[in-house]
Amino acid sequence: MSDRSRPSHRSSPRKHGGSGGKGGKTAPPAPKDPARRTAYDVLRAVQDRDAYANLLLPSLLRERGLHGRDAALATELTYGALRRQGTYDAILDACIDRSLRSVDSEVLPVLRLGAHQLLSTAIPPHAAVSATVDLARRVVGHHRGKFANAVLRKVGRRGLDDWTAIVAPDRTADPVGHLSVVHSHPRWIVEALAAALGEDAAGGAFGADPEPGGAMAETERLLAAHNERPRVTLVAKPGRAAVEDLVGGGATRAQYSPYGAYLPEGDPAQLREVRQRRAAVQDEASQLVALALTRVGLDGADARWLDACAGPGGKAALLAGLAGGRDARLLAVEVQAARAGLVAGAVERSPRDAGRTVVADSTRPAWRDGAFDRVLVDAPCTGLGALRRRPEARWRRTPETAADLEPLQRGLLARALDAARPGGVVAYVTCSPHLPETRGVVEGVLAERSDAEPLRAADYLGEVPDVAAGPEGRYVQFWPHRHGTDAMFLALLRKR
Ligand SMILES: C[S@@+](CC[C@H](N)C(=O)[O-])C[C@H]1O[C@@H](n2cnc3c(N)ncnc32)[C@H](O)[C@@H]1O
Repeated sequence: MSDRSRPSHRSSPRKHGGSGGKGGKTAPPAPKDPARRTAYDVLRAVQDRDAYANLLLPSLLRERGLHGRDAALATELTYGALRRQGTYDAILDACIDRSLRSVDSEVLPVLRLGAHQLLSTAIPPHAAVSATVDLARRVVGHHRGKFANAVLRKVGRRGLDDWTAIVAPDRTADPVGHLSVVHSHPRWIVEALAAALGEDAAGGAFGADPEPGGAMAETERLLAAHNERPRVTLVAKPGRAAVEDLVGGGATRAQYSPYGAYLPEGDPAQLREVRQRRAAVQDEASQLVALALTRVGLDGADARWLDACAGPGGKAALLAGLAGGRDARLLAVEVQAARAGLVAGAVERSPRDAGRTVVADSTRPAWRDGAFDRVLVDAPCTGLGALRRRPEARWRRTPETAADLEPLQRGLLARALDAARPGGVVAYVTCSPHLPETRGVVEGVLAERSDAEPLRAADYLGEVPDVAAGPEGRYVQFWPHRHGTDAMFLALLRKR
């Protein structure tokens, strides 16, 4: 993927080098250096109480009144330190006499913030160290501030590439370990993504000649893409806004989705259509998998659509808009009441009032079998396809997360097939390319029944190159490094 969405942090947040003056009045709670303090507080909350950075950071920025450069710096430091945590920890480990694991949990986020400034931003090293040590003194005390100072001075002696050449395993001997440290992903995720791309850890593609670029060359491009800031993509809800409206507000037309537009910079809420909920932030692949479901030709009725896992309502809003345009109706189902409230807000005022939301468990459906013409199952999953946008997710997920979800994913798909009428179509979608929860679930469910068959999903997304995946290319798999989108998976199944 091109580099157009690269964060602007290398353009130096100049004003943030120092701690903001010394010897002033003792000003108790007014936070000095609010950007670094806010980044620290988010990292602590993510580490100590499983907070979500993408939810907590915006609310702290608002609460503390951080705007402009301060907000940009806090965002860069938070996301950067979380994304590159694996690399920075390996480097920090080499700079500490004892093991990094023995470092206090209050101090660790300070060290990661310091490492990020020193190794991946244009902040001058002396400013990065002194501001971070000031922060350490305020949050963890003088003594541990001295420790942070000593460690960060060692970190600052080399650049990122020199450090990774020292701390990462040799690429030939241990390609997975090498990529894991250099691109900051847990080993199991590197292996899972390589398998989904059809590459093996020994090099090259399964059953094909080794790729130019060395072992796991495409996996490496994917891992690198996960460390880039994703562009903001908007959807113009069909029947309520047009892409031209968004373009008029400063966005550019999306490459693939006829409803999508990219916002190069700024807050999406600056656009009137977003404030009025006629448009919303939505990844382009999310738009396209929903669109593909609506493109499959049906014999007979096409009036009743089901979104079996609707919360928070992104795809439901798009489907309700398209359903309204065809005089069809969408039932949006969500098991969590709070999330169902978000769905209701997302689909309200759809054309012809086509969307209805209910709180229900789609594995125990209250509707009769064969009631729907089109069904979407956007299953709960590991979210390994959205690692760009959820910076801490890669450290939180485990292989067990995927295994735990599998029975639910299978149950939802099986009930969705029951809900489709003969000749109807079901879309199984995950925001993950991890094989056990994509092909594994689909093929496991199909092996147990004879009333459904896969369609060639890529045929319904002809405008998107390089998306066909799996046996005979029957599935669709989007990729951040190929398409600039999340790694969404799509299977389309026709009910016999
Ligand atoms: C990946 S999200 C769906 C995202 C959504 N389609 C969108 O585009 O905004 C999966 C959703 O399924 C819901 N869910 C999980 N189990 C469910 C069940 N048994 N019945 C209905 N919804 C369920 C989760 O609460 C979650 O909101």
